[in-house]
Amino acid sequence: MTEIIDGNAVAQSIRDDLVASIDRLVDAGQRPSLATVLMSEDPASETYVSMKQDDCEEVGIEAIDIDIDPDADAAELYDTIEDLNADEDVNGILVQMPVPDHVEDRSVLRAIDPMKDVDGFHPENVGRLVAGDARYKPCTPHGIQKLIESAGVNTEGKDAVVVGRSDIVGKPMANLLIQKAPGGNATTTVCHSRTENLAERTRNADILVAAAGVPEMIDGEMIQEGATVIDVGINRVDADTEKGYELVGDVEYESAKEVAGAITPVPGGVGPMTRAMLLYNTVKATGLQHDIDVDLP
Ligand SMILES: NC(=O)C1=CN([C@@H]2O[C@H](COP(=O)(O)OP(=O)(O)OC[C@H]3O[C@@H](n4cnc5c(N)ncnc54)[C@H](OP(=O)(O)O)[C@@H]3O)[C@@H](O)[C@H]2O)C=CC1
Ligand SMILES: Nc1nc(=O)c2c([nH]1)NC[C@@H]1CN(c3ccc(C(=O)N[C@@H](CCC(=O)O)C(=O)O)cc3)C=[N+]21
Repeated sequence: MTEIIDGNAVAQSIRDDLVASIDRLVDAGQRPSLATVLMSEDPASETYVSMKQDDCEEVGIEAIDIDIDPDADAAELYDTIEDLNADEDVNGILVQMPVPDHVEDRSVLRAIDPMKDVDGFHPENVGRLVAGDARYKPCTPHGIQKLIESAGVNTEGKDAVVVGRSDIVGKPMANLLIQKAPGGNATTTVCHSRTENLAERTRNADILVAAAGVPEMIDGEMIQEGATVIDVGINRVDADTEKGYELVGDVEYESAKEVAGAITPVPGGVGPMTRAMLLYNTVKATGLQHDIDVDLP
C-alpha cells in the first residue's frame, strides 16, 4: 500500500512541540517575533503570508506584516530591512520572494541580518549549511527532511534525485541530502532544465524530490516502484472550481501513487511543512539572539 504522507499532520505536531520552547522564551521575557515583508500583489504570495500569520498566532509568535507597494523604489525595501535589523523586538525577517524585477533579489538577501535570516538564504547561512554547520536550515528542504523521516524512510545510502536547482529549494535540498548527518548520507543527483534523459534519472531514485514548477511533469512511468516521492510544486492551474483554479504539484499524483511507496499530496504535503519550519527557525533565532536554551524538537 502506498503511504500518503500527511504534511498537515506532521506540521501540526511540529507546531505543538514548538509551544513548549516558545513558553520558555516568553517566561524569559522574549516572545518570538517574525516580520514578513511583502512587495508583491501576487495572490499566491498573499495567501502564503496570511497563512503564516495564522500559524504564528496559533503558537504564540508575534507576527509583524509589512506591505510595500510593488512600484515603490528598491530603497524603500532596503530601509525597511535596515529598520527591522536594528529592531531588538524583531527576531526573524522574511522577505517574500519573488521581489519585483527592479529590485535585485541577491542584494535583498544580503541586506538581512544573518542572525535574523529565518529563511536561511543569506550567503553566510548558505555557506554554513554547505559546510555542514547549518544555523537556519531553509524551511522547505528542512520540512522535507522531516516528512521523509516521518514516513520511516532512512536516506542513508539511498539514491536521491532532486529535480530543480533553485537557491530556495533544489540546491539546499541537495545539500542536506549529501550531508554526513541524519537525513543525509544519500547519493544525490540534481536535475534541471538542461538534464538529458530526465526519466532515466528519476527512475533511479529511491527518494525523488520534484521542485521544477512544471505542473504534473513527473508521471508514474518516471518513478521507481516503491520510491518515496516528495512533490514540492505548487502550481495554480485553471479549473472549473469556485476559485477558478486548482493546485497541482509537479507530480501527476494519480499515476504516481500507483507506483510510489510513499508520496506527498498537493496541497497538504510540503507546503504546510515550509510554514512549520519557518516557525521553528524563528524560535531558534530568538533563542540564539538572547542566549536562551530553547531545546528544539
Ligand atoms: N511547497 C513549498 O513550500 C514550496 C513550493 N514551491 C514550488 O516549488 C516549485 C519550484 O519552485 P522554485 O524552486 O522556487 O522554482 P524555480 O523556478 O526557481 O526553479 C525551478 C527549477 O526547476 C528546473 N526545471 C524547470 N523546468 C524543468 C524541466 N522541464 N525539467 C527539469 N527541470 C526543470 C529549473 O531548471 P533551470 O535551473 O535550468 O532553469 C530550475 O532549476 C514551484 O512550483 C513553486 O511554487 C517553492 C517553494 C516552496
Ligand atoms: N522568502 C521566501 N520564503 C519562502 O519560503 C517562500 C517564498 N519566499 N516565496 C514563495 C515560496 C512558496 N512558499 C510556500 C509555502 C507554503 C505553502 C503552503 O502552505 N501551501 C498549502 C496550500 C496553500 C493554498 O491553499 O494556496 C499546501 O500546500 O497545502 C505554499 C508555498 C514559500 N515560499
